[in-house]
Order: sequence, then structure tokens, then C-alpha cells
Amino acid sequence: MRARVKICGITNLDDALASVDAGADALGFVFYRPSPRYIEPNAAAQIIKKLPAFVTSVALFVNETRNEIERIANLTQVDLLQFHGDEPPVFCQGFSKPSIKALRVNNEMDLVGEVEAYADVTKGVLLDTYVTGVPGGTGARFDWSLIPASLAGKIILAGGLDPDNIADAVLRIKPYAVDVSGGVEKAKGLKDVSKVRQFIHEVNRVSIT
Ligand SMILES: O=C(O)c1ccccc1N[C@@H]1O[C@H](COP(=O)(O)O)[C@@H](O)[C@H]1O
Repeated sequence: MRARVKICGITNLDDALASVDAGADALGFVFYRPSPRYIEPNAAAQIIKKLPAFVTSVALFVNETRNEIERIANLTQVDLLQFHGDEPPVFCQGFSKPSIKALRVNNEMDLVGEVEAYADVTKGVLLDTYVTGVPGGTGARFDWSLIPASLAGKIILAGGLDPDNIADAVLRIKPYAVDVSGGVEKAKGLKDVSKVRQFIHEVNRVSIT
């Protein structure tokens, strides 16, 4: 099965449409102000309404309040919420849109137990790199050997993916989907379209078995 591809950190319409044209299944919009990829909700709404059918728009939050999440979800008409902070399983439920949850992987956690805890209350669990004090978008990879084979086909892999390592990642981990931000940028918040194309080309290449 082909791993789905989410291109995260979209800040402008050109990058959004170029990513869709390259074959992206989902686009991510960062509503976390400290991020260099932060986008104003009104600007994201203008982009999202121009996306074609069958492209999933994803709103990324870090420890945001329920009210603000709902306000932005309604304003942007986004399809899916991505919780990238310390949100417990119970927090991920009860929104007007479904969600995915990011877990930052380290070698002390019960990874399978945590994935299971979120599986029932979300549409999927994303595994990202643990870097102290940084919630995500670090551009750093984690030790993929920490992912047990039992999670193949079940997780969204993220963290330091780029056109050079994505084929290896897909072949080794067999994720349901992959998510990339920094690895396909030319500058913070600006996508390098040739890298986006190369990244998706590599996913497609190794998915044909
Ligand atoms: O992209 C960001 O700036 C960001 C900020 C805060 C939390 C998450 C963020 N991005 C997500 O982080 C992972 C990995 O990104 P990268 O490819 O290593 O740059 C990915 O899921 C992004 O959606």
C-alpha cells in the first residue's frame, strides 16, 4: 500500500497548490505562534477554500485551548486537527472535527501503550522526534529501531524526513502515512517545490511492490 503524504507548514497558496499538484494527500497549517511556520487563521482559510476535493487540510495545535481550537476549526473549515503538545487522550475527543495525536518518541516511553491509548480517540497517531523544549518541526530524526514491527501500517511517521531518507523510512517502517515540514523547505515556512516533488516521487517509487 502507498504511504499517504502530508506536507506540513504551508504558509501560502502557491506552495499549497504545488504540493497538491505533486501528489500530496494532506496539507498542514501550523496554528502555534512561536513556530516560523505559523499562519494566521484567516490566511489559512483563504488557502483551504481553494483546495480541490480529496485533499485533507490539517490544523496543527500545541497545547491550545478548546475554545480557540474550535474557533479556528470553524473559521478555516479544516478537515482534521493535529495535536502536537501534551494533550491527554481525553482532550482529543469532543471537537467538531476528528483529530490525530503526535507523540514525541524517546527510549523511556511505553510506545505501544501510548499509541493504543490514543488509537480509540483519534484517527491516527504521529510519531515525531523528542527534542527537549521544542514541540515539533525540529528537522531531526529519531531512532526508528524504537518502532516495533507491530506498529507497521498504523502510524504516521514524522521527524527529519527528507527526499534522501524517505525511501528508507517507508521501506523499513511501513508507516500508514508520512509527514514532512523542514525537509522540503528552501527557507523556514517556504517550500522548495522540487524537494516536495522529489519526496513524493520517492514515496511512490518504493510503494510499488
Ligand atoms: O512545523 C512546525 O513548526 C511545528 C511546530 C510545532 C509543532 C510541530 C510542528 N511541525 C510538525 O513537526 C513534525 C516534524 O517536522 P519536521 O519534518 O522534522 O520539520 C511534523 O509532523 C510537522 O507537522
